[in-house]
Parts: sequence; C-alpha cells; structure tokens
Amino acid sequence: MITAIEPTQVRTPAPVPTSGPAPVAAAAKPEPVRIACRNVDFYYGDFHGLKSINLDFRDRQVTALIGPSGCGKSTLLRTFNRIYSLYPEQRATGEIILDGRNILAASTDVNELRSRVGMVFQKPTPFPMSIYDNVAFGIRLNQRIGRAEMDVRVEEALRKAALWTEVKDKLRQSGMGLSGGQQQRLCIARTIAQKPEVILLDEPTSALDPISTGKVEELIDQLKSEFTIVIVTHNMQQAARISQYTAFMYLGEVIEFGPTNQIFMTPTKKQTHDYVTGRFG
Ligand SMILES: Nc1ncnc2c1ncn2[C@@H]1O[C@H](COP(=O)(O)OP(=O)(O)OP(=O)(O)O)[C@@H](O)[C@H]1O
Repeated sequence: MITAIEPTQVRTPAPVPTSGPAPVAAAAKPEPVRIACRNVDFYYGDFHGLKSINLDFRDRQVTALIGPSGCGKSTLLRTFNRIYSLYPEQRATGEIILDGRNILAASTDVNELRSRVGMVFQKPTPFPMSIYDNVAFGIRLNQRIGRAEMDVRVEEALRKAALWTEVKDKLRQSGMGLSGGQQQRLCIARTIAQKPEVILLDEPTSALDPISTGKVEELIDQLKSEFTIVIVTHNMQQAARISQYTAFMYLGEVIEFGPTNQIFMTPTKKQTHDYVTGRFG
C-alpha cells in the first residue's frame, strides 16, 4: 500500500547559520588511483610527442582523453600497455605506476602487462576465425584451460560484451561475418575474456553507426563496474555521456583535467572552454 506523505512529514531544511564557520558538505571520497603518470615524456625519434604528463586515472571509472587531432591522445593511451615498444625509435620516460609498479621499467614483462591492460582499436579488428575462437584466442595466449572452462569463459565474455544473445547460435561462424558494431563488441569480448584490470579504447565508435555507437556506449557504462577504462574520443557528447573524468590535451600536454562535469560546464582554462564549446582553432 502506498501511503501519501503529509506535508508536515516533509522535513524542512535546517536554517543556514548567519555566523560561525560555513557548514562543509561531506565530499565524496574519490576512488583509488589505478594508474598514475608521473612526468611522462614520449619521443618519436627526435619528436617530443608528450611533455611531462602527470595524471591520475581512478579505479573503475571512465576517463576520456580529448583534444584536437595530433595533440597526443593516442600516444598517451599507447604508453599504458607499452605497445609503442614494438617500434625501436619510440620511447617513453618518467613513471607510469600501475598497482605500485612502474610499467616503464625495463624489467616489466610486456606480455603480462598487455594481459592486464587490454586495448580496443578504432577499426574493429576481429581475427579471421570463428566467433568462439576470437574470444578464446586471448585466453589461450596466457592460460591453459580445459574445454568446459573455456566454454564458460567465452560465454561470460560475450555476455559482458552484450553480444551473447546475438551470437549464441552461431559461435562457429566467422567473426568477420558480423556487422561492424557486433565486430567491435566481439573485440571488446576478446579483451575482457583475458580478465584485464584496465581497458584502453581508442576511438572505439568512430567507425560505427549511431545505433551501434549507442550499444557500445551502454556497454562501456556497464563495464566500468569491473574495469578501469581510458577512452580516446573526438566526440564531445560521447565524452560527456560516458566518462567520469576528462583530460583535455593540446600539443602533447595536459591542459586541464578533472571531473567531466567540471571540464564541460566550468573549465578553468580558456583553451578548454574554447575546445568544448567548439570555438577552438
Ligand atoms: N609513428 C609516428 N612517428 C612520428 N610522429 C608520430 C607518430 N605517430 C604520431 N606522431 C605524432 O605525434 C603527435 C601525437 O599523435 P597522436 O596520434 O597521439 O595524436 P592524437 O591526439 O591521437 O590525434 P588524432 O586525434 O588525430 O588521432 C602528432 O604530432 C603526430 O604527428
């Protein structure tokens, strides 16, 4: 039974004191830091691509990297799983601390790092193999598990990637036969099947139609309960919709970083204001 609330039951706010210290609102405790960048510089040969980046990425939150083309968003993202180290002329200095360890240290096992820090690219990149094998691929790289357990892991990853109901009856068909949006969710399933801690998304919806984009955005929102997510996007509305924190970058530097609402509603730097209001350039 629903009981109507009498007007007298509605509590009136306490009167604001006219003297003495102003009441301090209890600030929400920020989530722990999952990745900390300390004085990170990046070089493509002689070109100085990132300049003294200091940023904290919070646990199980979505952080968006925004900024004009060429400002260094993808470069920064690529430092977190050291994918750049495949290219001898590229190097990063400073520290990127993940769970207390500097991943830029020479002693880092990059294969282990890449299983902890998964990456999804702009263009969907399914492998030319079945849907099932696409998801199982990443798991087989690092673990030997039996068929029954693999079935469970594949299903779990496809469910988390919001793809299971669409593909459960065609797991043996090629991943290449899926639509672009489904292929991107398959790539996300392949990434989460490895049980990473961090997921890097490099413009994951720029090749997708609005409906597929919406599905991937919904998915990102769900995944943040389990993973720390860093996303590069050119789409301001997308950054505002799905991220909790935003870093605005320009010419290899972080100009402003903070809660997404603050960056979009009350930025402190003129460059940020001009960029988020479309007046940059
Ligand atoms: N392989 C490379 N060799 C030399 N310079 C590079 C290389 N890749 C990127 N750069 C340069 O590094 C800078 C940052 O590039 P990056 O791709 O990180 O920018 P971005 O902000 O992600 O751009 P976009 O939004 O266009 O993808 C640019 O000036 C770019 O020209």
